[in-house]
Amino acid sequence: MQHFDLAVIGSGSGNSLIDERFADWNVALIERDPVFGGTCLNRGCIPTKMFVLPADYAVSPTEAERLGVDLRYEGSDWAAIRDRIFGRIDAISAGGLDWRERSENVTVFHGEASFVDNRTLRIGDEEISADRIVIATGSRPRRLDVPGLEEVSDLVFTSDDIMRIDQRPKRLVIVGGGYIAAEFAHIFSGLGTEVTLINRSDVLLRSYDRDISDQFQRLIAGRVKLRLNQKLSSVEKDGKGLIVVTTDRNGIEYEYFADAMLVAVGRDRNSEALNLEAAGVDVRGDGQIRVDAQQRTSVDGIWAMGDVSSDYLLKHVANAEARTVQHNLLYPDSPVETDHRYVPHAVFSNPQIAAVGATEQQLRQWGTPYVTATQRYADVAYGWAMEDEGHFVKLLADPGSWALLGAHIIGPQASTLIQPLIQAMSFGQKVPDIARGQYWIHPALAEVVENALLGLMAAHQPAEIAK
Ligand SMILES: Cc1cc2nc3c(=O)[nH]c(=O)nc-3n(C[C@H](O)[C@H](O)[C@H](O)COP(=O)(O)OP(=O)(O)OC[C@H]3O[C@@H](n4cnc5c(N)ncnc54)[C@H](O)[C@@H]3O)c2cc1C
Ligand SMILES: NC(=O)c1ccc[n+]([C@@H]2O[C@H](COP(=O)([O-])OP(=O)(O)OC[C@H]3O[C@@H](n4cnc5c(N)ncnc54)[C@H](O)[C@@H]3O)[C@@H](O)[C@H]2O)c1
Repeated sequence: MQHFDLAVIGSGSGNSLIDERFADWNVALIERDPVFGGTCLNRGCIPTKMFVLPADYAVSPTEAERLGVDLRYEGSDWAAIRDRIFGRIDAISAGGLDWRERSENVTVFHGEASFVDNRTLRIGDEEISADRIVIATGSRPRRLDVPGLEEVSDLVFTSDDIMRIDQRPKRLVIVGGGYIAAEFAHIFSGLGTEVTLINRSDVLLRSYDRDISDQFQRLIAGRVKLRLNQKLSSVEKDGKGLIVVTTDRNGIEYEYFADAMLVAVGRDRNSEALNLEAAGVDVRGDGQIRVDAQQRTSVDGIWAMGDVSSDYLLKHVANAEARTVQHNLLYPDSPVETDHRYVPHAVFSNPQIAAVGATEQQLRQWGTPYVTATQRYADVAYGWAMEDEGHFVKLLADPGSWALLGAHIIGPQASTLIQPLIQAMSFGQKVPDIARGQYWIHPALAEVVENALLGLMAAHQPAEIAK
């Protein structure tokens, strides 16, 4: 049996922790997917955002019209966009595998890893042992359990495969109301597909501040048919080969006809194939591996990171956790912890959304005192230039300490505009310092953030600031 200093299961964020500092470690890297590099690169963050941008261009005539510019969207070449995107991604993935396979100290195993005991892994017919094991096995699209699904499986897609389809569907039904539903609703409707989004609850993007999700719903409803509070009861094919999606709302049945259906109802963690019982690794009922802040599992010498163990299914969090594991492997006598205090997140739909910290609903629920201000894009100089409609920044702060408690943005460049607020929260900067302790370039769009901060202060000025 081959023995290693370190075995890493999963070639996504797990792969990136094996840097040059491990040059004198004998490392095994195990990947079960024929495609190397994990979700973000191959079927997640990166290709989706590469599709979002063409969709942004396709919807831009509406915005240009407000400015007196006559643009026309005359269609797009789906196959060309797809081939351009995956032409880059597939090459990066293949190059990454090739590079790893040529590394002197890393052996790549192709196959599914499962534990035999707390230091031994089985991969197919082979067994290997390692002094330390990192589980970075990620997550996969959750399956939908609905009668008839087997018979229409050729028309049913997830985020794993819809980006590679041959033809953009004329009509698409999206099931779900989270990140993936919101991003693909924009991609497909932007490029010209008639999209119907079916959600079982009455709120889209329910983890976001309610003002933000309500506004997202209002704006996206102009481009996508929203069907809320509807539960799928069955799917079938009609005589013309279309998928017929039947739903139920308060006992009333509805039918939708489409060329394809995208299932976006959440993700399940990849832990069951690992035979964790054999190693004694503690796992929650939903498959999330339990870790502490140092990314240690319940078993000494076994770490977990990324989607399989994190509370956040986000690449920047998986990367941060990978850095923690990396440090703790290299310097076991001075371990560090992952900082999960201010995890930001963004939805790359149109409108775009970004947020960090608490929502107003959470603060109310926790009984935390707060003050709030909302600044419309339309009321700052760059927003005038854009003739903006409907986008805003909402801030929440502690009225005593002036610490920011939450920041929520809906509108163009939201994911970029929010960065100084993430920084302020992470480094403990206070509202008056962020607002007035630095220059804000005039008349940049970032003034919408500056004005939101000033709005907080103006509306809720404590005595010491009023002086
Ligand atoms: C459509 C989509 C869009 C997204 N967009 C964003 C975004 O814009 N921003 C963002 O921050 N996040 C985004 N995410 C989330 C992000 O992709 C994930 O959080 C991140 O990729 C998780 O990385 P990971 O290393 O934990 O897992 P992965 O990258 O999934 O890697 C796990 C690897 O382990 C392999 N594996 C699993 N089990 C085994 C086993 N038993 N043996 C061997 N190998 C195994 C898998 O095949 C996989 O390659 C998106 C996700 C999706 C699906
Ligand atoms: N921009 C980003 O950072 C980004 C983009 C895409 C995905 N992601 C990550 O991937 C994760 C998965 O995305 P997602 O959109 O699949 O999940 P999600 O958790 O964001 O949303 C799932 C949605 O499906 C609905 N749902 C769940 N079960 C259902 C059922 N049986 N029938 C009908 N509806 C059902 C839920 O009500 C919810 O609206 C996200 O949580 C996010 O962390 C991030």
